[in-house]
Amino acid sequence: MSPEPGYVSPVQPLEARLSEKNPVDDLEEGQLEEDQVMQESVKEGFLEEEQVMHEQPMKSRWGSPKEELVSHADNIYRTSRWNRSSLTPECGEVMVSEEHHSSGSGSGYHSVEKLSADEYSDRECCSSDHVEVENEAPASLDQEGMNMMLGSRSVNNVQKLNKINEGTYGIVYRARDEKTKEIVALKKIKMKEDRFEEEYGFPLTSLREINILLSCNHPSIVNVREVVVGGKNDNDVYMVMEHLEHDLRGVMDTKKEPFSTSEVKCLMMQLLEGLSYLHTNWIIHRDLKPSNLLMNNSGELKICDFGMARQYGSPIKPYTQMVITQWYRPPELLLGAKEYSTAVDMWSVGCIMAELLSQKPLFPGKSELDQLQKIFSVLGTPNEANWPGFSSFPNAKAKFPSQPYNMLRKKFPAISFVGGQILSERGFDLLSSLLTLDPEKRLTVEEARNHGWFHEVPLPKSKDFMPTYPPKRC
Ligand SMILES: Nc1ncnc2c1ncn2[C@@H]1O[C@H](COP(=O)(O)OP(=O)(O)OP(=O)(O)O)[C@@H](O)[C@H]1O
Repeated sequence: MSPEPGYVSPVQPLEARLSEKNPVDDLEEGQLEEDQVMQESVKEGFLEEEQVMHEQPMKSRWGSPKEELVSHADNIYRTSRWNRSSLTPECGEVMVSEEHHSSGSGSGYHSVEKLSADEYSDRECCSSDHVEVENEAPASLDQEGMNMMLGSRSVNNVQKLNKINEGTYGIVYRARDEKTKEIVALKKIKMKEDRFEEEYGFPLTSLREINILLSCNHPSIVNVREVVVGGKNDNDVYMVMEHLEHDLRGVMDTKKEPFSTSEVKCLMMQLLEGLSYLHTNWIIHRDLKPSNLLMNNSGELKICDFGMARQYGSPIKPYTQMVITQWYRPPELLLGAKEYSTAVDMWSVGCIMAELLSQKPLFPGKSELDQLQKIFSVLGTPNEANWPGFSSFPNAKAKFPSQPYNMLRKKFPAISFVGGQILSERGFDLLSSLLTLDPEKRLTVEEARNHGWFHEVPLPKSKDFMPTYPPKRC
């Protein structure tokens, strides 16, 4: 049954949440043990992540000692495991379930296991990354015994047509698969990212992205078909993905009019479905923003760029550098929270919904402080009464101008006399419930999916009737 608009499930007692069916149940053995360790630690009273890592030697998900990992990394170019067609649930893969569980974070409750806030903004790696890699690295690449150069196709089978975009971690090309003649997207993994890469030859961010993407299978998540190798140095690594003509950033930058309400609903539903799949499988994306939402001329929206994504049963590491845009970053992280949950993605979803409706970024901060000020000037300056624990955040000491009222409705009015975009009561309820300062009270992905706004007229537009946009990359 759909909850009432604005309904927020009460946070269950910890024991109750822990006793729910855990998606980890569906994961492979090594990982289960690792998560049990985490859960036990949580039961004990939210041990610091470092404590978990130091006092409870993490049983590797991959079951492989560190030395073995190093040899895996050394063998990355020699050993194949990255062909989707040959991907089977084996020790070493990130496991995701096809089924949407009725429990876990996707059920209306935020995760009990939270990630380090520092990690949120980190796309680089430092020494402690090696510990995480130990827990994420394949257990038995050598056992698999396939030579990567034999197992993976050469990039020569994929003809580059034009460069689509260059991100921090990869260069994305439009390309043609010579065998199938299909148009694909080819993401060349940028090297020289971190120390791990210097030592072992491969960037961790990309290793994680490949692992997660190859394991995901959902219509709202970009499909990575295979990994190919070759190129100038003979050891470049590329992801071959399905190609989508646009990303939401580009579409919004070129569109003259904002999306209609039914179009926003269609896009939001797809985004929430993809995110529900991720959260149900214990994955936090952590970098949701319009440029990471791909769109095609069949009205489909797909989440991409999983370089920041993590399975949140994993151990945590400190950060080295902030590199991602702040505009979609939630207040708890800006305030310096040390741990966080799936709620961080929901804040980003709120910012994206606002941008879809108005066609401009809601909080385009210029610095972290400016970002917080922009948020508080619209949503009201928080206090202990409306956000218990707020004053204990490291950055809460800053003097924020006092804004006692929530001004969001002014930006998204119910009536417009000049013919501008309007937002119904239910629509506003969804938006404001996503943009709730206290992450504990923020809407979860399941609550958002079931929100009454999607059931009132105008109903979400069918994908078939979504507008198309001229290709800009041919
Ligand atoms: N499968 C795809 N089809 C079409 N275009 C794509 C595809 N994947 C990525 N792109 C384009 O390339 C851009 C960069 O891709 P991606 O975000 O994966 O790279 P990145 O290096 O991780 O970027 P960032 O600097 O944002 O972290 C996207 O914003 C999108 O425009």
